[in-house]
Amino acid sequence: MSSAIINGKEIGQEIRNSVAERVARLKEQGLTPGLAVVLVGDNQASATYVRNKQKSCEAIGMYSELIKLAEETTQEELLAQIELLNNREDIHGILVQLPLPKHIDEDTVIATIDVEKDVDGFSPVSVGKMMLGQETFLPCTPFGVMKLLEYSGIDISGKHAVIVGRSHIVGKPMGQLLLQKDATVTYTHSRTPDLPSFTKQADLLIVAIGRAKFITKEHVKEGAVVIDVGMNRDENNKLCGDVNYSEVDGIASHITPVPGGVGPMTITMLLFNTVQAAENKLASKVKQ
Ligand SMILES: Nc1nc2c(c(=O)[nH]1)N[C@@H](CN(C=O)c1ccc(C(=O)N[C@@H](CCC(=O)O)C(=O)O)cc1)CN2
Repeated sequence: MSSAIINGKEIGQEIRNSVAERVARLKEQGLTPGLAVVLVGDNQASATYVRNKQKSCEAIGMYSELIKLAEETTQEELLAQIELLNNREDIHGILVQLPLPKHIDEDTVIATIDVEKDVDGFSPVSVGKMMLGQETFLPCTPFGVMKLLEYSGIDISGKHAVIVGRSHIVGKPMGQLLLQKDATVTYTHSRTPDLPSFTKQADLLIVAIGRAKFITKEHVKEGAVVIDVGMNRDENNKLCGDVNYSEVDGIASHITPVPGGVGPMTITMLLFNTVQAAENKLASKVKQ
């Protein structure tokens, strides 16, 4: 029997509909949520993601602005742009599309974004708050995975979650969010010896290692929930995940497809965070 598909497009749309209602309520109160997207250089994939983010904002009535900078932009020029956006009343969320060109230090740039507008949840203050379980913007991809699990009725408490990958934007925060929901979490990565001995123990297997079709049937326990965060091109230039879907299908109880699984949730949670930032702003104005 095939595994149940966790459909990120459908779940994402349901969440976007409720975000759209929140946007409409804010507009009635004279505030249009605004997102600034900063794109540096000519990375084609980044340009596509940014376009999709802008279209998604417009579809739910939010304002979005693209700040497109040349590849040779200096770090100082980029930081100056962010300071301008930090001070703008009409901009509630700021995101700098990653990766940045090599001559720019990502950590410095991200740390410059006002934490109240850090809708990617990447700044050191946002990450620290997340670690402490305090209210903050959660990074969109792991936040989206948590929503996929919630909407699919998958219990996390007491489950063994194995994360494959330890990036700052997915693997590390993913484990933290699952831990907060009482999962037992194991982190694995490219230097983990005998990976299948770990992944085979997973009730919940989250894969974000960035290698096409890397996870095969030998890695997966019967009945596991498999979440594929990967986004790669296969030998035929076709979009594929980090999981070999056809091998794992039927072994996993549930699985996310690529495309149409985690990807759409990343943009959905960006919209969610931006509307939250605008609501926070309105609430702070009312208090004054
Ligand atoms: N500042 C950020 N930079 C990057 C992030 C991020 O969250 N913030 N994440 C990734 C890229 N990304 C968003 O920026 C992203 C990747 C993929 C998708 C998506 O919807 N994928 C679709 C397939 C799209 C296609 O056909 O090419 C899917 O999986 O169905 C959305 C967002 C790195 N940079």
